[in-house]
Amino acid sequence: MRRSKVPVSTTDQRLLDTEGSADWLHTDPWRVMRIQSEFVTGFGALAELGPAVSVFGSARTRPDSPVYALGEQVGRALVEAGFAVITGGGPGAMEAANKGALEAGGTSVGLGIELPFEAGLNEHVDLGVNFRYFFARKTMFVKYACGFVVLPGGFGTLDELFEAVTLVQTQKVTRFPIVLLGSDYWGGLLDWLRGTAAAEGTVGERDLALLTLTDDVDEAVRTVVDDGRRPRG
Ligand SMILES: C/C(=C\CNc1ncnc2c1ncn2[C@@H]1O[C@H](COP(=O)(O)O)[C@@H](O)[C@H]1O)CO
Repeated sequence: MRRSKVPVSTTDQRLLDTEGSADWLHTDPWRVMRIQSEFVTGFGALAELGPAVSVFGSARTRPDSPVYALGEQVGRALVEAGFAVITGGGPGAMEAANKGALEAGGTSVGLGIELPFEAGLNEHVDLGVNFRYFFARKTMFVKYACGFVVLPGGFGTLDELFEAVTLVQTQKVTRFPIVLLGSDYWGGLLDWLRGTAAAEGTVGERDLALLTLTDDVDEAVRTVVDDGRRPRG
């Protein structure tokens, strides 16, 4: 750099001078280091997890609800089929799946997210990692799972579901079964995808087959096991 572009201080001065503003901590280059550290921490924590399935669902599901019981069942059944269970580590359906997994003697993983109203990881998580960034956390859900089981949920669950379908549709991931558990809840969405989106041509008919809808926990687990083995055509 020359003339007016020459900085008024050197990099070493900025490193060694202790006085001054801490604003730099909140700049994008510094954020990149934090983002990187989230990936390093996540990869390190999960590298030896073994076969796992990510289970999603509403943070608002109440412990006395049928969906909570379904979440417990699916957590338990996945462990009995040899999988670790990964959730968002929060309350509701996430907690239910972690509880089922833990009670069945399996590995119960919670990938928490920093939120303004965060309550911390639920008590049924035995391997937990906390993230600041949704996108780093979402990479872990896909990278360390061989399928998704999706319980009834809201925007967070829909985001996770549609990200997974998009990754499969665009072949960013292969052999990735996605099971929607609860036909009363998810049936309307599938009807809309078929009757409106596919009918308009914005979604391919073939891509609808990426989603399996069931009420049966055993079928959900079987789909994850069988689909994971089947070669993609
Ligand atoms: C709403 C409340 C707490 C939220 N706490 C969460 N902790 C961890 N993960 C969460 C939380 N909220 C959303 N998520 C992620 O999105 C999915 C659920 O979102 P939905 O909108 O509730 O469907 C879930 O799978 C998580 O990955 C206080 O009760």
